[in-house]
Amino acid sequence: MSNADSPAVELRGLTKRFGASIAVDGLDLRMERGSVLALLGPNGAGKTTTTEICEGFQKPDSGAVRVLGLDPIGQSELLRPRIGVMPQGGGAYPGVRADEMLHLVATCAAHPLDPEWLLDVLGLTGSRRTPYKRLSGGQQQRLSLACALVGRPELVFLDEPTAGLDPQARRLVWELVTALRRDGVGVLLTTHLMDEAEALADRVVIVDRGRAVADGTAAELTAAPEGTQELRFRSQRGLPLELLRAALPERCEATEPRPGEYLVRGAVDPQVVSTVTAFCAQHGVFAEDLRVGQRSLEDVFLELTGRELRS
Ligand SMILES: Nc1ncnc2c1ncn2[C@@H]1O[C@H](COP(=O)(O)OP(=O)(O)OP(=O)(O)O)[C@@H](O)[C@H]1O
Repeated sequence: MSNADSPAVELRGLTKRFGASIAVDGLDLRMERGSVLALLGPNGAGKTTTTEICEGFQKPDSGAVRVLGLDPIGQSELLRPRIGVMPQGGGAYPGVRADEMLHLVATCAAHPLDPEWLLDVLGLTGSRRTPYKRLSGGQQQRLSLACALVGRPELVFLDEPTAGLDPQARRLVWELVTALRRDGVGVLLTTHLMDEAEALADRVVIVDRGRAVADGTAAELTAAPEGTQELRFRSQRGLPLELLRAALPERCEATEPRPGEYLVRGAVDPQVVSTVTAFCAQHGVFAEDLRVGQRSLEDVFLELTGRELRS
């Protein structure tokens, strides 16, 4: 396969262990060029390890890795100028000023973007002379993003790019990712935020215990199985669901997946909606946020990866 035709990222059977624990467990993944792919997964699922292997910062134990058709370790000199990396938590020499750092990174690129323009776009002009250690967490995060983009990469790796950002800065990063995609730049991002994955990604891969457990567009992942609908509502915890079940048609199942959150799944029709609201009225409570239709990405995520906190 020629370099120009190869996918942005292709992983086959990727495996990485740290001592006795397995961080990435035979992961297969393919990301097309110019697309935005979100890796979603609980803490410790192996997202950062996978990203770092793609960037050439970690060596896999086994499996095949190609990024823009290149081996990230064996051909790192060819690959590095073509990718942008925003690591989790940033990181820089503490005394370096924001503009110095960005100009320094720009000098390593053959055709960099104008660092001053990037500082402006990312709202950092006012802090340009501030030493890195005195920038706020959100400013450090935005500077780190600027450094990832200044070399005009074809593919950008963003590891939790909006973690710790305020809503305005988060919106700015979303707009930037959308603009990158429009310009044909591929973006592989890891995130814990379902709305971020839903808003930005062409494809979402849910990773759990080092394996891909779901892969598709957000719409595909949230689509209900053929012939079934879902009705969700919030109300007082611990309503007597056995009474609701008795009133519902046979092909509907009622559960309380989280305290105070109710789910009716099956052949949901207007009559079922009426049964649910009548049941709530009998118990003197409202059926709040009642909605019929698709599952949210968070529902799918929790169903696949479980509701228990990982140690
Ligand atoms: N350098 C390392 N040494 C030992 N164990 C590691 C190392 N890096 C990662 N791990 C372990 O590998 C597993 C996967 O970690 P990784 O950071 O890739 O997960 P993640 O999905 O990015 O998690 P988070 O969402 O918390 O950032 C975890 O169990 C972690 O403790």
